[in-house]
Amino acid sequence: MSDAWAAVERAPAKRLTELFAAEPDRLSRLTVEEGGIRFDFSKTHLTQELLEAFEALADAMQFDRARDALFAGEKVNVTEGRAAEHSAERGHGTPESVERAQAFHARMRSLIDAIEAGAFGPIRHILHIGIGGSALGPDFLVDAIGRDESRYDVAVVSNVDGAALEEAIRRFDATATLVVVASKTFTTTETMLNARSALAWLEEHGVEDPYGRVVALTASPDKAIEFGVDETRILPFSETVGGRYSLWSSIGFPAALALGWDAFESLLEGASTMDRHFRTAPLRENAPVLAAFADRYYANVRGAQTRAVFAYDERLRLLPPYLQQLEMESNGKSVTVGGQPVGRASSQITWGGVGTDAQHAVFQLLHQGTHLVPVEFVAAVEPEHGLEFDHHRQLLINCFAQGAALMTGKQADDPARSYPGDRPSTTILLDSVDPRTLGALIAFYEQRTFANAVLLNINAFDQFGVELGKEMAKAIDSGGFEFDPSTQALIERAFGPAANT
Ligand SMILES: O=P(O)(O)OC[C@H]1O[C@H](O)[C@H](O)[C@@H](O)[C@@H]1O
Repeated sequence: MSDAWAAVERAPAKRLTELFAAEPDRLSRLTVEEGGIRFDFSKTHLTQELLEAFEALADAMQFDRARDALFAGEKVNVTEGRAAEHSAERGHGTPESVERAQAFHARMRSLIDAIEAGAFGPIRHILHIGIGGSALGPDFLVDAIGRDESRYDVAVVSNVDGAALEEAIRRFDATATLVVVASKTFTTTETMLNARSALAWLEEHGVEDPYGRVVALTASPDKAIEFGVDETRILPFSETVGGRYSLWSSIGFPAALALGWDAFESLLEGASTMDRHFRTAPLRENAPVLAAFADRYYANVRGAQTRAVFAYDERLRLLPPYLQQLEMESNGKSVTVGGQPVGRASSQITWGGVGTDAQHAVFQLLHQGTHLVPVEFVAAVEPEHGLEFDHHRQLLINCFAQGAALMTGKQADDPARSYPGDRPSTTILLDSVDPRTLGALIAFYEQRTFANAVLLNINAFDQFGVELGKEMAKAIDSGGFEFDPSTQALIERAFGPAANT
């Protein structure tokens, strides 16, 4: 394995412009078209030698075996003794896991039909309460494709800060609101507190049976029943679907409700297309794998600590926060599957924003700063808005210009006006932002995250790193625990001297 990494590290480095000049077929070799998306990796430093070295590394890491294990429902999440079966939601998994996912989807669909038929009265507002994987996916989907066509006004509330819930309920009519409580575990403090406050709000505003207005999305139905939700309004999903991989399951309920069942099915079909591609395409023609090769090259050979994702489309503005959880919670680990130190950088820090806004704010550093930041541009050929003039053309022109400028650079006599160039970028160009294409895009990111984990030999499916903070919060909440002087002083300053004794 270390020999395979050594070969990756040894591969000669050339400037991007030299690579284009030397390889006439570079663009076609490093461009993948799949699921209505063009993935252009040609402006990365991937060369023939590097691809060969990475293929050898993938071999050494038993990539094929690991990928088969994922889809075969093996317990790839070793620390929790669980499979990772999010792909089964879109038809790729064991017959049992696919059947189970379909049964849960059917249940979801019947509840949507009932809501549409008026079983809950005239519902206009959906108050979706959840956090992390139980919020970021639904929020992203509804924001991306529910702009014009949403049949309900959806608010996603995650933060425990009461200001978040207050903002949503201020504009909602309680008598026309359905409260959706999304939590895989149904124990998450923020979500439970927000759910209780939402119930109190319904009651205060004349809803006679507030619990009758609650739908629960969870892998722990018993906990939802304990909370007071009727079994008929619980939409379960499998324990083997991880939180940050769960938008395909009943966690996608607000999106399916707002966009319609056909749209939700198209989303799953788009993801299925990408799964098939990931399972069958040769590694050097495989979009998630090529992306992972580039990720590992920049993180582990060139020392890039971050990667930046810019959505050149307002509809995709929630993509960067969605990816932050997917990538950093999955691969921000220090130990291998076997519990040994990883020995090299694991997940990059994912950050980003929206183009063109970001050009006028952070791109200075990308063009002339001292950090190497591989950039990813995500754009769509078709606009959604109906404005005249040149909006969409200008948007895309800017996106393409930035990639070219980062790569080419420009020399000037004045060093302050020089651009070193040779700065890598990937361009992901969608035909349009529709459910099917978005499904393929999100599945691409999931499988890329998994491919990175295999190359690093880490478990992408646990997240113990988030637990200690929760424990400490409980200790502060219950009192009687002596913290360090700094923390103790903050507690006393906020809650008074007796608060934590
Ligand atoms: O869905 P829940 O059980 O409420 O969990 C919500 C979120 O909180 C946890 O702390 C994890 O970091 C996330 O992976 C998870 O998505």
